[in-house]
Amino acid sequence: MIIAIDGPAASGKGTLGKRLAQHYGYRHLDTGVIYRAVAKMLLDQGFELTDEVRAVAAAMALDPTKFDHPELKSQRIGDAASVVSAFPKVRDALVSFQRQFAADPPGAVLDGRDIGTVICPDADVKIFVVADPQVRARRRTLEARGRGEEADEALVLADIIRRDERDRNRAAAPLKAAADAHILDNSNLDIEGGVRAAIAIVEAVLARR
Ligand SMILES: Nc1ncnc2c1ncn2[C@@H]1O[C@H](COP(=O)(O)OP(=O)(O)OP(=O)(O)O)[C@@H](O)[C@H]1O
Ligand SMILES: Nc1ccn([C@@H]2O[C@H](COP(=O)(O)O)[C@@H](O)[C@H]2O)c(=O)n1
Repeated sequence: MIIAIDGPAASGKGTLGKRLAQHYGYRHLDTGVIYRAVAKMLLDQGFELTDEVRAVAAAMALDPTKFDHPELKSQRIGDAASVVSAFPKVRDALVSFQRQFAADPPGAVLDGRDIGTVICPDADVKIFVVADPQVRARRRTLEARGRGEEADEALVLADIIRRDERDRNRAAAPLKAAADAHILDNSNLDIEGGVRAAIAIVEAVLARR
């Protein structure tokens, strides 16, 4: 079984993806990390984020053993990722890695922006997670402060809005809900409530089979 989770920045996709994977005994891939890793590679090598040729080369040299680098979580790298992810050739270079991950048994949960629309259009269950931008900014700010980082909530909100706009308006695989996705608004839910709502969606889909 493949569960596809998409949604805007900091909507809780990764948290939900991890919990659903634990619940069903599946593997989980946070695909945002892939684009973050490509952006970090480019910046580390001193290249411009607008250098498409270097960005494609970085995507082709992707090293999944580096996906847990703490710097990948930073706002700077998240913003950079949304620049390089707009290049269609960068996205093309990353498709087979994601599809292979999705296909391996026993099942997989992938979260990102284009999982239900492009990477796994035949996913068994598609969930599009949303939350009010202010709520997302608040959560992300608390998360950063919890790591001991300084975070200005207004700047975090501006970053989220800028990134969502870029992701929604790019030509290649823009952020959008698949026609057959279930919308889950977790603005007024805590993590446990969001997980329960998502499991209810998955179970309802399975029961209809
Ligand atoms: N329902 C919820 N209630 C409260 N906090 C939540 C909820 N869901 C997620 N969070 C918190 O919000 C923050 C963002 O969640 P998460 O990292 O899962 O979002 P994301 O959509 O994967 O982000 P990104 O777009 O950066 O990949 C985290 O601190 C997480 O613990
Ligand atoms: N399937 C995806 C996943 C991510 N992106 C881009 O990467 C940026 C960072 O993603 P996070 O989920 O870690 O916030 C994001 O803003 C997108 O530009 C993508 O294009 N497709």
